[in-house]
Amino acid sequence: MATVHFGSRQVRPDTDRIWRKKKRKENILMGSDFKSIPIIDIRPLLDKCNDPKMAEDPRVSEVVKQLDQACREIGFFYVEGHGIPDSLVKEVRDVTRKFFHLPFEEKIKIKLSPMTGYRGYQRVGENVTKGLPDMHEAIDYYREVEPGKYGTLGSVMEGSNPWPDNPSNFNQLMEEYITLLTDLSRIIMRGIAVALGGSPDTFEGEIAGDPFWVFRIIGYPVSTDTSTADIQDYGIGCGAHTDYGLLTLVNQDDDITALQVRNRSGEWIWANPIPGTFVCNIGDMLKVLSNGLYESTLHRVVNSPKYRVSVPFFYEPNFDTVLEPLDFCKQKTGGLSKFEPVIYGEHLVRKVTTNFVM
Ligand SMILES: N=C(N)NCCCC[C@H](N)C(=O)O
Ligand SMILES: O=C(O)CCC(=O)C(=O)O
Ligand SMILES: [Fe+2]
Repeated sequence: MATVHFGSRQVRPDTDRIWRKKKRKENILMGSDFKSIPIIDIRPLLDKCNDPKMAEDPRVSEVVKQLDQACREIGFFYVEGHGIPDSLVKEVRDVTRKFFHLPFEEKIKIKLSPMTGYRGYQRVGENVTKGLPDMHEAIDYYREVEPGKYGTLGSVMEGSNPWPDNPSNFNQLMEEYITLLTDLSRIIMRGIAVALGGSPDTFEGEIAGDPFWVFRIIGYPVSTDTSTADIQDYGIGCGAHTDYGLLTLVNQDDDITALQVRNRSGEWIWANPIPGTFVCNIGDMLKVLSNGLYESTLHRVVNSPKYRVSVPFFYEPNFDTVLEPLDFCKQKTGGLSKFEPVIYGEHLVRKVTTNFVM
């Protein structure tokens, strides 16, 4: 087998071939044969985000054009000029590393269980993707759901977030971060709304005016065998999956290459860390709303010889709204709905209740 150099933009030749064959057979065409992921400077969008005429601004329309192309062809892009201080972004990773360094008895104090609405700590191998255990430990947080808020639809997700006492600033730091990323996501979604041809507030009100969110704090252990440079030996930190909601913003360690994105030919393209940026990707609900114009792209994480932390924030629609392809998106895609209506909360509960072996 050909050697693959870790950290480069190359692909795994074996899986690559299998995927291509499978996709030819199924005749599924998704995304494009992208080889890299673009960086989009969203500063103009931040500057004009609350201006109802933002779409007419030439600097904003340049950003919108880039968002449209990235979302149609890749489903992934990096954002820079996002306004979140680098020091905060880094501190979130530092505090995460500190938590995962604690003894197991300390971490298990905030154990995830159905009692907490699936919030809390999960050990390596407890999360499963397509039937295989993922080689990561994590803490899952969700927007809190008070008892009865969404009736039976939301009962599985009822619960409050278990914050650890140690590191002592963990809770306050993460809540501040969640607040800022919720706001940033709303702004990027305004750009995406215009990119799709809608008005900036398309994803507010009924669709995501009261957005749900998911926050994962992840640690990927050092893989056992680091004697060869072949990525086959490093194990899968998170199996191939798509994200569930509207938009994901990933804060990843800036010195480890681990996240991979699948292109149309089935090649795995590295999303190398780029300091000062978030990796953004489209979730399943935006695929439905856009009637498939934008793809929720498959991605996975490969482990490495170094312990890696990554902290994705998932910006989601309202928990209980019925979502279906938007009319103006249907018009751009042949007029017919390609997806049945879905309730985001049902999609999430289906995932959450099958994601764990405990
Ligand atoms: N909230 C999100 N998107 N979480 C992504 C986790 C992906 C792995 C999970 N076991 C799965 O199979 O979906
Ligand atoms: O670890 C990463 O960089 C991404 C993790 C991921 O894709 C997820 O949790 O959904
Ligand atoms: Fe993901």
